[in-house]
Amino acid sequence: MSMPQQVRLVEVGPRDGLQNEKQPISVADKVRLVDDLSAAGLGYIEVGSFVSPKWVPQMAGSAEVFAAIQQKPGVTYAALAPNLKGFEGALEAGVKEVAVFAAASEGFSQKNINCSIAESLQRFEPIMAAAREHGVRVRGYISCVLGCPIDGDVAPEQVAAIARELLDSGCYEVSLGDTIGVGTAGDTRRLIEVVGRDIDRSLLAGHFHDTYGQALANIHASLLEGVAVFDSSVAGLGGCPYAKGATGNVATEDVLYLLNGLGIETGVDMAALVQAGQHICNVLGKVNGSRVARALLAREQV
Ligand SMILES: CC(C)(COP(=O)([O-])OP(=O)([O-])OC[C@H]1O[C@@H](n2cnc3c(N)ncnc32)[C@H](O)[C@@H]1OP(=O)([O-])[O-])[C@@H](O)C(=O)NCCC(=O)NCCSC(=O)C[C@@](C)(O)CC(=O)[O-]
Repeated sequence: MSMPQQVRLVEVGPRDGLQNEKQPISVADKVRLVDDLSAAGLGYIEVGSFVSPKWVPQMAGSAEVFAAIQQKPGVTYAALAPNLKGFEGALEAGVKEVAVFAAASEGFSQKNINCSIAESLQRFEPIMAAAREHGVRVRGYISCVLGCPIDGDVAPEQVAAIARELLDSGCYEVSLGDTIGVGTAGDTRRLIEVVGRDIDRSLLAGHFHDTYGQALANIHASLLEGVAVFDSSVAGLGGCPYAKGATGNVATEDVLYLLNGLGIETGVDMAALVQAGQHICNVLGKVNGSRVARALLAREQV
């Protein structure tokens, strides 16, 4: 398997990152972040979620964010939709791409979306039908592919079966989420090998949280297995409300540094990306979670 020459980065900071922040974040600050990220050259930005505000209060203003961002041609601005109500909200806000999200473990499925895995897949069916009718593309997520904070170990065969169902139902791509960041490079290669038996690897994406500091190693392992799409979060924003101590996604700046070093094309400008991440960290009063950003800022190289 040869390494991909090009990688698509899916920026999830405004959604996966900010959804976990406790303090209120204004619509203006969210809009600034999204616009900074598109200006840095990211071609895919997950802007928000159309989920229950009781479950995830931070995403409540997603329609307002969509209305205010400057949509650049060629950039995909996506949102999460857990059910038909969420899809309709997204459609009303003019969203052209949504993501549905399932879990590989029953425990996480119940905690995150209050239903079993089978029920969640049924719940997505009307979304897929409505999406087809309205020309909206749908991406699929699977959480806990390398371990669950509630159920523990997860079998790769279980992940493969759910990925197959999501693709068969009409998702164009499935993002494999190591929600609690427990996976190692060895686990990651085994997972892709099993999922990839029946599914073309060009239909898979990697979504690695960095809780155990393994995310970059797991991305490298995925690249070696031919995966060419990775989700990441600027400044490493994020966490997981259902997993104590879980940190955010791997930082986009760190992934970009890895890919630049491998000579892999992304179209993203490092200096502009670092500035975008540092600005939102200043707004949140947080230490920047990207080691690359911290190093470059300390050396005044951006
Ligand atoms: C799925 C539900 C709605 C089920 O939640 P439920 O309580 O079972 O839903 P329900 O259908 O019984 O409705 C309850 C209330 O929610 C409302 N409601 C119902 N749906 C919506 C909607 N779409 N938008 C707005 N409101 C909604 C509905 O109208 C009702 O309002 P009430 O009558 O009580 O006033 C809930 O569990 C939920 O919203 N969960 C979202 C959880 C979430 O967003 N998690 C984070 C994203 S996933 C993630 O981060 C993982 C990922 C993707 O990054 C990959 C990885 O790292 O693993």
